[in-house]
Amino acid sequence: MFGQGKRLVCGLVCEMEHRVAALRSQLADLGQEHVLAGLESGDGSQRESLVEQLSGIDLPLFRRALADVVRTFKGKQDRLPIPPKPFPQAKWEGLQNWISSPDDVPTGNDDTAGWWSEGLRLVADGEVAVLVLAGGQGTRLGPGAPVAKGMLELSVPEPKSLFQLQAERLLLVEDLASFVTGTEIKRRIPWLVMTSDATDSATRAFFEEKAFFGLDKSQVWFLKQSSLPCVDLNEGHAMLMETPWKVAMAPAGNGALFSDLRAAGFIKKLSSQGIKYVQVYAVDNALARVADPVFYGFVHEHQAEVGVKVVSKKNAKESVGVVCLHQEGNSAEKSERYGVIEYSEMPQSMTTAKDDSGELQFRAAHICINMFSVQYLEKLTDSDYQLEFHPAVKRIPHMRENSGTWESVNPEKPNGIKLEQFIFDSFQCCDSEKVALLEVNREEEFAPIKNAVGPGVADSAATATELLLALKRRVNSLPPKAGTLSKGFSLLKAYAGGATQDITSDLVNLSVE
Ligand SMILES: CC(=O)N[C@H]1[C@@H](OP(=O)(O)OP(=O)(O)OC[C@H]2O[C@@H](n3ccc(=O)[nH]c3=O)[C@H](O)[C@@H]2O)O[C@H](CO)[C@@H](O)[C@@H]1O
Repeated sequence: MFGQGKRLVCGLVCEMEHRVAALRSQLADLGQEHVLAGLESGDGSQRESLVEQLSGIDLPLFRRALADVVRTFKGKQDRLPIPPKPFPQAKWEGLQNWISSPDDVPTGNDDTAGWWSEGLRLVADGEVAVLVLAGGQGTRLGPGAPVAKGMLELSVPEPKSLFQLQAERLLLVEDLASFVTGTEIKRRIPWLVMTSDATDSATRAFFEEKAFFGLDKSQVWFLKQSSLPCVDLNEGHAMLMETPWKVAMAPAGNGALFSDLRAAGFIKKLSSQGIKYVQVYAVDNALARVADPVFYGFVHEHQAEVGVKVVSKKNAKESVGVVCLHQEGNSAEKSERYGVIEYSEMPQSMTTAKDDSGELQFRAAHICINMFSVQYLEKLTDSDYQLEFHPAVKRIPHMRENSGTWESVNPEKPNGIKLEQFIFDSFQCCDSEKVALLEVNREEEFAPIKNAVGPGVADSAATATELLLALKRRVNSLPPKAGTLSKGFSLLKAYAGGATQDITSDLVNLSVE
């Protein structure tokens, strides 16, 4: 008996030693062996947890990510071999604003009205889904912020979380589709919620606590995105340690969406359910039109694979990526591909460049509301195309081993790098004629929350609340419509105005003729 127990312990120890040896050689190959230092001092469970964590890291992916980032630091010219061109003026003028007045929408006379009805038909036929990018850590919001940005409450005027506002809009679109088509919709709109290690458990618990905001539990599909180790800024880019037994990790950027969707089997699931389009949006935009029928209809009518909402950039300093055209090939066979230059990577000369009319040359701002056809998602993830990794330079508190003792480092300045893929790099894989841009009204669709509230600070919960309340006031002041359209119009107003309590409760009393 005793002998068997001894053999078992020996077996476990030997297995652990084997795993450590295998990891040591893989890590040494990457110049990252230092992450095993904690094994010298940890107790059994600490050592085990470090080995467990390291075994779960996708080291080949880490190697590729690091190589991309090193190349970026070596010289930006590698990334942009031919300078990108601004989105052309002629095309810009052809972009459409929609719903400047919600009065336009149900009349059925112009493009917008057509897209609106077509979009609602797609909703009613169960051909659409929507996905919220909610894996970001929201560190810019400061220490008092919730773990997941979607849990952030705005006073509009009653307190509502971003997730709740979004769920309400989703429910309104379902009601609208059913109202307009006069039938029950074929399928509740699937709402894919992309979380990360940093936000997953808090987000799931929040949805449970709020009873899924009145949605069907089965229509919410959680997807936890992948994470990668953070590295320091110095040459060599050593992985940073959160504790002696834990590598500091960060979500791998919103572009991780594609491979993670595929790995979770969600692309197959979408396709097998007959879903054609997925609208993807950032969680931190208080005015995002969730499951926007106009956007579905617009992309469908243009037979596009990728749809991109843009607004005109406010000023040169605004922290937004801009849509541009990347030129490829030689002079004989030149082709152009849509892309986005992120604000953090845009050279000053391009940021401030003006055209002949005095407008910013690069001003088609990407607001992180995009559409992908499911066919395109299949094509992209079946291909060899790999989204590039970008360095996100951040302040990363960590622990460091110094002659056998561990000390905490709380840097004041950015000291580390998070390795991130960007969602918009997927546009470059799409033929340019299959990409459709829709210009939308910033006051109606773009209220980003990026920074902690403070005097004169842009893009905070306070500025977003103001924008939401201003839109509500505007939409609520529109004269009521009598007759058949009254209910549809009220639903529409509630949707356009951010699902106000007062309008939605009024709906109960509205009769449809
Ligand atoms: C890469 C990207 O899209 N950049 C856009 C983002 O910038 P910005 O720098 O604000 O990008 P964020 O890091 O806030 O990410 C945008 C969205 O992606 C989510 N997220 C981020 C990282 C991650 O690993 N996982 C994840 O889900 C965030 O939760 C957020 O919903 O919004 C701006 C508009 O406000 C755009 O002009 C930028 O072009």
